[in-house]
Amino acid sequence: MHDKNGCLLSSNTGEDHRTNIKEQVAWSEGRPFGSSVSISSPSRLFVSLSLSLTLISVPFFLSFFSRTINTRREREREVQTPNLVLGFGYGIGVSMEEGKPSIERIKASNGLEKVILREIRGVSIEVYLYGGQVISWKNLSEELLFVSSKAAFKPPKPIRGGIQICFPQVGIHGVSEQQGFARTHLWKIEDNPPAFPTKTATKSFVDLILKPSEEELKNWPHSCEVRLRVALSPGGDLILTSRVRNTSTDGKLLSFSFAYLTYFCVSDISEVRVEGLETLDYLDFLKGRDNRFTEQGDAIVFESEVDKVYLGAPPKIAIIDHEKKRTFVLAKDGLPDIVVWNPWDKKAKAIGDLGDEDYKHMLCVGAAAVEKPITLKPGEEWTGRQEMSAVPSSYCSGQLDPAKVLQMSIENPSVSG
Ligand SMILES: O=P(O)(O)OC[C@H]1O[C@H](O)[C@H](O)[C@@H](O)[C@@H]1O
Repeated sequence: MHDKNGCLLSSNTGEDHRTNIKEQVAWSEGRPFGSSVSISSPSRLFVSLSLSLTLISVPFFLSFFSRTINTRREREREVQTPNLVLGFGYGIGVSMEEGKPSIERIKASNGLEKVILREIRGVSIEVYLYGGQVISWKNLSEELLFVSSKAAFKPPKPIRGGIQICFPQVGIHGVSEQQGFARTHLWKIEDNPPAFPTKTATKSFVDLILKPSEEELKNWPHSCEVRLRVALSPGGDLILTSRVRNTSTDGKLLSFSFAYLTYFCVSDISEVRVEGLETLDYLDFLKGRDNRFTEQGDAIVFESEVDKVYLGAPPKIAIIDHEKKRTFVLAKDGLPDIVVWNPWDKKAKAIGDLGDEDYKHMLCVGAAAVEKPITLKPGEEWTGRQEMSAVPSSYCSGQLDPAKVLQMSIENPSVSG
């Protein structure tokens, strides 16, 4: 179900909900509300017969429905696979009450497996094992990520929305498929990942791992392990940490590009401003891969199609939604660039899994390494991080001037995430 901005209200992506709504409508349409009926004698006999039948059948139906409901609940319980999960110590089936922290692994109605992390105050995230893709991020039960109303949840297609992991390639330039294969492959939950260099304070998380399949290695012959930790802070911040290790045994270098293509949900793209990218150099994919331009001094606004990569971006930028009075703060580490994409009206119509008007309610922005691919020697590991929070827009305009942010992060390294 989507709100008026096209953002998912429920991230069950689902058929279940739609079926329920249809059932409710059919039920209320079938009821003779307000009808006045005059009853003749034969009709009275008919009515009393019907009443008796109804009285006899009610207990039967009640027991039938209660059995159906119980069977359904049992089926739902079956798909909550045990032996998750890591951070937190909350295993499956523990504390599923509304508002209490929990972690569960379930099969969605579309047949794909997902992990749901919940914190207090309606804060939650949902991650699909397919693509290692975060598909929902809610704060106070409000959806913050955009998912297309036409998104296909059918492998091998990527899911249009949420946060796509683009690896080992970003965009169309490279030897792998467009945006790489990570978003169209099944990741696995990793119970005991190698220790992180710095300990994370956040306790609610899930660790995923992707190893290229035999099939993939034919197109892209590089041995590696790609890890992703998706973490949720009690305050609702979403933290993505990726690690890529070159596991080559024949001395081969591993070179790759990377992006967290994040579909932010916005009220109206014309009312959105991005701060922190002004004055930076950028590549404009609409004008050819290698053309370099310099952004003017003002914050970025949107009036037409945009497909850019800002180079050497500061550790924090802000996406300000004026209509919503909400600001997304995006902090990054290990990823020098920022991708910005909105297809606008014409391109949106040409994209099969995007609604014609969807472009108004989404903006893709994400930390990336595009201009200079990351190169690892055998045994080496790279770590990249993107941390996002949604705050009220009392955020000071101009606070994210790149020079000031850089200065702030030197004086206080914790602000750079
Ligand atoms: O349609 P997709 O493969 O998901 O790509 C969607 C968009 O993602 C990126 O931002 C690229 O720079 C764009 O060129 C591309 O159109």
